[in-house]
Amino acid sequence: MSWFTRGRKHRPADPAARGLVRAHRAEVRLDREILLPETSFDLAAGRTLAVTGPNGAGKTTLLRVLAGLTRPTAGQVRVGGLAPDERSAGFRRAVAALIGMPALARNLTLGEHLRLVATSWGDDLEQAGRRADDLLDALGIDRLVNRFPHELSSGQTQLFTLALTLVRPCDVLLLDEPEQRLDPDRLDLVAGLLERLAHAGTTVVLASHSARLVDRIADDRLEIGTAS
Ligand SMILES: Nc1ncnc2c1ncn2[C@@H]1O[C@H](COP(=O)(O)OP(=O)(O)OP(=O)(O)O)[C@@H](O)[C@H]1O
Repeated sequence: MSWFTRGRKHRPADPAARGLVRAHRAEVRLDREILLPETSFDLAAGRTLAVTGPNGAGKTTLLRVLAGLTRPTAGQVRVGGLAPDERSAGFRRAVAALIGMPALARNLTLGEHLRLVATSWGDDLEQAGRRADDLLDALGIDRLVNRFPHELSSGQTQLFTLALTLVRPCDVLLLDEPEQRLDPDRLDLVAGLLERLAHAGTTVVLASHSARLVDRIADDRLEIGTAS
């Protein structure tokens, strides 16, 4: 069993099970501004959906809606049958998201951040330490375990925030442009990790401008319309 499934239950991929993540005519408007044009999709458990489209098309807004950070002003969204709601413990348990920069503590090292999050989701200290080490290793930043967040390059920060998102269990993973600031080798490491998560049953929705990443990992694609 590999690091990301060890000791955790994951929903097995079932191509016949439709609709773990669904949007039906979901839209976000703010006054006259359209942040997300009307969008519908139906993503089965264990599949990876790549959301593409030009700058300003609404990709981040769609992820924010799925994460419960923004309410759709029209239409309906369901994740595991639940309306996205950050205040719901069941929803928080099901969904992990990396949308923008997460809050980081200046006085905690990378290893301490990862162990803190892993233990907060049920690992004991030994499991949390192993999981943190394995993740940092898989992302090629294991030698940075004792650094502080402000001592990282921008690409290293991107890898670390991915690790921080992946160190907790989830059924659904939402990622906004995980390729940002990564060189081709590190992008391949991230693609490999996401493939392994998908094979273990995690459902992934990612917004991306990287054809390399999308071609490698996407089962399904959703193109959001042209920016206004
Ligand atoms: N808080 C806000 N108030 C008003 N308009 C907003 C707000 N946030 C986003 N928008 C607008 O909503 C639209 C969609 O933005 P969004 O960030 O979802 O696009 P995106 O597809 O993720 O773009 P990019 O590829 O540049 O990251 C854009 O036109 C943006 O200017």
